[in-house]
Amino acid sequence: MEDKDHSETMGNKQPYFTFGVIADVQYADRPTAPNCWGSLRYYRDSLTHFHHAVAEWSSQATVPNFVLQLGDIIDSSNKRLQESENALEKVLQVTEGMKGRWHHVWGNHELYNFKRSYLVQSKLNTRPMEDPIPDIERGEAADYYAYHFSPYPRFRFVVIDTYDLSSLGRDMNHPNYQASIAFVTQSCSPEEPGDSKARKHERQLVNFNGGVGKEQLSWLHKILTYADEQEEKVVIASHVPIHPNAQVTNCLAWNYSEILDVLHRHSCVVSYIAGHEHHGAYCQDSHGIHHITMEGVIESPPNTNAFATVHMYKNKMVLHGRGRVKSREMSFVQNGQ
Ligand SMILES: Nc1ccn([C@@H]2O[C@H](COP(=O)(O)O)[C@@H](O)[C@H]2O)c(=O)n1
Ligand SMILES: O=P(O)(O)OC[C@H](O)CO
Repeated sequence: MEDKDHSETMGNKQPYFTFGVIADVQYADRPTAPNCWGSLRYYRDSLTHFHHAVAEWSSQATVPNFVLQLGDIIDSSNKRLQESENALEKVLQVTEGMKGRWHHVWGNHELYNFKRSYLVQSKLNTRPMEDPIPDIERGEAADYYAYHFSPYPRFRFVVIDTYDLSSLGRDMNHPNYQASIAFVTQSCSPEEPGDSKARKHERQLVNFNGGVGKEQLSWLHKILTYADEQEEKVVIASHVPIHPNAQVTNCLAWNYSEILDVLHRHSCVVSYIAGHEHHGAYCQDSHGIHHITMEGVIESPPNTNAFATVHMYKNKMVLHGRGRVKSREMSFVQNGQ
């Protein structure tokens, strides 16, 4: 592979590649209103913000090679208003204003609006853009929405499904629905039978969060093993944060510690990017992984915004935030140093 980092050290700071990132557009054709926790949600302004983000990416000297859309592209209220398909059509039209590719993540609001079988057939399914790796197969019954792609030699992005374990979007007889019930029951059950005070307290086990099932974790482990062997750097993209310090309220994957354990077994992982927590957050964990939680477009007042352009280099990523998103430079401490 050509080592372009040479040009960086020579003062010509050309990134290897550039991508856009945006989360929680949560569009609905309804007036601004507070949510049940009191934060204002700007349902109509959100579409304008999305347009502005796409216009800015398109006009940049280097148009991003792709955009990570981190889920909740439309709001749950569309279901009640019987507007789910129209709202989806409107936001997808916005994405067509840009030449680069889009990689879509699924959040809880996709699952409030649509069944998984609908999403699979929709333009929100970007899994066909997977760069397959021979010998790494999914089980036949696997229907989690996860895939990986390599936008540049020695870099890989893995989209994971943090509602694989969830009561949302699945039929009650689906094995993962049953596994979800089992997971929640087990995690919340009394440690000693009959001792109701000894319940393990797992605040994150609520409907708007979800988790990653065993099969998907084992698939993820295989991809990351391959990436380690190839000396790749890996960015994971999903909807729900997995580090307690990368969220503010209670936006944490059900089995966040199991997911973190898988990532921590691999030196290739440099970053985990999520949405869901509209306040945004950031931390670097004990293994050097940069956990970036994007501010939500939906909670961005008029004349602000929340999106970013990220430049990727050999040993760092530089995130240029717009609106409520803070810019930051993040060095990689894993392989390649
Ligand atoms: N106790 C809480 C829990 C969550 N939030 C906020 O809700 C947002 C996620 O909910 P969605 O329905 O939009 O997915 C997120 O921004 C949390 O900060 C809260 O404020 N308080
Ligand atoms: O920051 P880390 O890498 O020690 O991970 C934190 C814990 O696993 C979360 O409870």
